[in-house]
Amino acid sequence: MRASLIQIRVDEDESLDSRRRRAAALVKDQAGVDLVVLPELWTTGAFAFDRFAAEAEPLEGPTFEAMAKAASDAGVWLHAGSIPERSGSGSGSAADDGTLFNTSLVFSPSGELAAAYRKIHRFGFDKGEAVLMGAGNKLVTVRLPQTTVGVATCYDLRFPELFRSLVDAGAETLVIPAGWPESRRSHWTLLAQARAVENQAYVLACGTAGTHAGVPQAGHSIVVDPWGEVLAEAGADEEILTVEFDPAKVATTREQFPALKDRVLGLERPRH
Ligand SMILES: O=C(O)CCC(=O)C(=O)O
Repeated sequence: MRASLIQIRVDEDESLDSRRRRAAALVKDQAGVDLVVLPELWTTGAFAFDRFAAEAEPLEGPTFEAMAKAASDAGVWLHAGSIPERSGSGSGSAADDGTLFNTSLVFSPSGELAAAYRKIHRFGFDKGEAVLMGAGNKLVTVRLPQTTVGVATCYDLRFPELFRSLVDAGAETLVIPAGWPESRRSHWTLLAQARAVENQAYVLACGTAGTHAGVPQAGHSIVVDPWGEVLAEAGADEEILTVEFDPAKVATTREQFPALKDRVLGLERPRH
């Protein structure tokens, strides 16, 4: 299986329209690979909080349209990263009240929406995304012909229980778009490897390049195999990281080193 991670540059020198056109063209250039991945909030910038409301889109808005077409033009599975979604205009979900969500879109090679994932763990503690956006509450997996993909976004990477739940739901390849800051790059690499090793799964983690809202981005998109080996890692600048990997290695790793079978659940808590 071949995958391309598009570590697109997101900065204020480029308009949203231009970046959307450029992303669509970059996706089309990947015709021939199986899966293409874009990063988190690449339209607006993950740290451009003051633009979330103005640039939020309905689920089936302009980015949806452009990415659906790019997926079908290229004939690839496309994890189109995430958009600031404004609920209430076509999402058909319970939260139809205008709440913003950080929503990832996955398209099939015919351009059909295969899955939408609303980021569960919002970043920012008492500001930013954590106060401006609603939280998703649904696990999302997508069955590709070669592998079952489990979807998570950026800050989710810090929450191992989410990934274990995705594994319990059948995930073999964990795809994580992000807008991870340079200041915590060591955590990004460490956590991507940890999620791969502990879940005996591939990790495809795609970040952004550039600086948005004054926050330099880490880049360094990374692909890790189920044994924790780094198969490919990008630099800091805009780059397309293409990697070939064997999805069957998930099953063989889990058979040969069956640590997932040794999980002990429901331990008694200390009584103090
Ligand atoms: O957890 C981190 O250090 C970065 C998270 C983040 O930037 C995000 O989720 O947008």
